[in-house]
Amino acid sequence: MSDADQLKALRVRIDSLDEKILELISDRARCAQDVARVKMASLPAGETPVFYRPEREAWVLKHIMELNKGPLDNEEVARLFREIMSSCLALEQPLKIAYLGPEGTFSQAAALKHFGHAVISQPMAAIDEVFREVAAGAVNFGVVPVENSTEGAVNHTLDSFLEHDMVICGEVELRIHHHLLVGETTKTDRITRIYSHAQSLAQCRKWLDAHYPNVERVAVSSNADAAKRVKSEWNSAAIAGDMAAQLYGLSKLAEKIEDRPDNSTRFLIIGNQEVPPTGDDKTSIIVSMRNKPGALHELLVPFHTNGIDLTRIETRPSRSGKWTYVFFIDFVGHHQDPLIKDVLEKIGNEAVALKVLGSYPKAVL
Ligand SMILES: C=C(O[C@@H]1C=C(C(=O)O)C=C[C@H]1O)C(=O)O
Repeated sequence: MSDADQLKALRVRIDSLDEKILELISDRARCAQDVARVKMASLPAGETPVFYRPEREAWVLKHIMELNKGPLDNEEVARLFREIMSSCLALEQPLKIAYLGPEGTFSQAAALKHFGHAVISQPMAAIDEVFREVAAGAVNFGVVPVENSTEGAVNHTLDSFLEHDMVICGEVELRIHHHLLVGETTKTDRITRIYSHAQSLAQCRKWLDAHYPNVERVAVSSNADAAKRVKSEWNSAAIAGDMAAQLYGLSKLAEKIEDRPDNSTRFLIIGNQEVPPTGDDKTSIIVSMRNKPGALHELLVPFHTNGIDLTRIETRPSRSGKWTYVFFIDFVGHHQDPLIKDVLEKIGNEAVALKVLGSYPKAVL
């Protein structure tokens, strides 16, 4: 067979496989519609059904990754199924998601990574607004950054948890790549100002010291805002990610300029919905202890003696008294697990206040 004939035969085969895939996806979508009908039917009058089930979605993605034999790698296959599930869920109910805007931020990228693209995503001007929008029921969920592997905690998010009653329903981790972006009219040899969010400027500090030591660094409210500004200024550049570059039509003067190649940010999904255990969960709590010597030790002992894996501990001023503090703690397990219940009870007995912010499936993607 000639090359042209081989190619033709392969394309015929791909067309026929696509037809089968389409048939299967449509079957799956009809199943999701049936699920919605069952959810509606089994509900007492007046109550709204819970369409989105993060614990089930985590299971589906893990199951697919276990079955996968290649040639596509696990992450790629999971990403495809993430989008299929997103479209199926949108048939049941399109989710409304608030994120820290404007459009083009890493928070939006995190929201789409977690929920897929078949959602209605709504940019908010500040982290606190994301919390308020979820609390008011104007959106189903919110996506907020909580920690960066280079720069540490996002304090605005931690403080917002002290002010709002919110359930953490999930987490998502995003590899953060920063680029130096310029517009069509930028004179690249005469840059006097570089705009970005303070976190991003900090994540690229060494690179900036080496390449633009004398250029003014201007912190603005988001990377997307930085990208927007350079469009109208011939002597400035922005540090932002791919989404912002595309959205504002900027080109990359330098790529992947973050100081640490593994630079990642962890985001939390906030909502009003308790998530049942999956067997591979994390829990986040806020605790305040009496202001006495050994208080932190006392708090940590029950975790240690029960062999519970702490993944993070953060301290913030409590806001209710000078020099009093609250601890934000993340650990492996679900608050309904008997062992975790026991530990929480022990801590609760010693603490001034203990609040479980939520138990949720560990990030799959
Ligand atoms: C279909 C369901 O509803 C939603 C859609 C899912 C899917 O497409 O697999 C999974 C969980 C839910 O978010 C379900 O609850 O099983």
